[in-house]
Amino acid sequence: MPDSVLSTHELHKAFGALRASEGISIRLLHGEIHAIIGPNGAGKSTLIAQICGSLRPDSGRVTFLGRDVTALPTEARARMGLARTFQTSALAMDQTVMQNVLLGALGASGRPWRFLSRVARDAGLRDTAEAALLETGLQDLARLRTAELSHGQRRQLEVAVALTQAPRAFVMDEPMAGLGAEGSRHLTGFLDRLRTRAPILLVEHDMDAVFALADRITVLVYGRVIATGSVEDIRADPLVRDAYLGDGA
Ligand SMILES: Nc1ncnc2c1ncn2[C@@H]1O[C@H](COP(=O)(O)OP(=O)(O)OP(=O)(O)O)[C@@H](O)[C@H]1O
Repeated sequence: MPDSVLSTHELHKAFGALRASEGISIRLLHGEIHAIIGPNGAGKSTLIAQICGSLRPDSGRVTFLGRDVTALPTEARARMGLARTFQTSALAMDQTVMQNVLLGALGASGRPWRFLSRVARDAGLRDTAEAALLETGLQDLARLRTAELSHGQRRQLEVAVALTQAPRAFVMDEPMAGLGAEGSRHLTGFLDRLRTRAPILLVEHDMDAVFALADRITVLVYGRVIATGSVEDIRADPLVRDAYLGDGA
């Protein structure tokens, strides 16, 4: 069995009588994009929250890089390299693209907070920031104010900030939300290239993006995993077609 970077083992979480996670076990493997799909209310956000540490499971475990992280807070998991993006934008809109990435690099360095003007003169932080901008193709936009970026470019910038923090796995919450068809296509190409950097657990409603990107797909319905498999397996699965995809998939 291949080593997983991130896994959940029999996660259970209830809100009163509502069982939002019922024994969820999933694995994110090296080099893969693993999509989590399912209808509204299926429990995708609840699962992600337990993986990232903002919600404690009632029972079950989360392991990351071979370590049981179930009891660790969000920040500790982030410091280990669990990069959550696109939940709510953490970008400073009035700062430039470069300043946002520099702030990310400063945060990751563990050095004390300093004025941005001094951060910008720190050669080590600048190198880290420039490498992240180059890797995400944003180097020519470095001096733009973040508010001037398109929605898709902001998503790329969030990834650039995450790259300054040596990510070992990405957890992405609906990256395509709010993007038009062209923006979604562009971001799909971008995420496709990103998988070589760190594996991606992707929660997404845009099925074109999921089918284009996913190595494996897990389908959640009413808090349960009803199927896990390749794009072909999932598209052909009668249970999944019935519960979520319909006959047009
Ligand atoms: N804090 C909470 N308190 C009570 N019920 C909750 C809470 N969070 C989620 N739920 C319920 O748990 C179920 C799963 O919700 P969740 O948001 O995880 O689904 P989802 O698959 O992410 O949905 P969507 O696709 O609409 O984002 C839903 O019935 C939701 O109403």
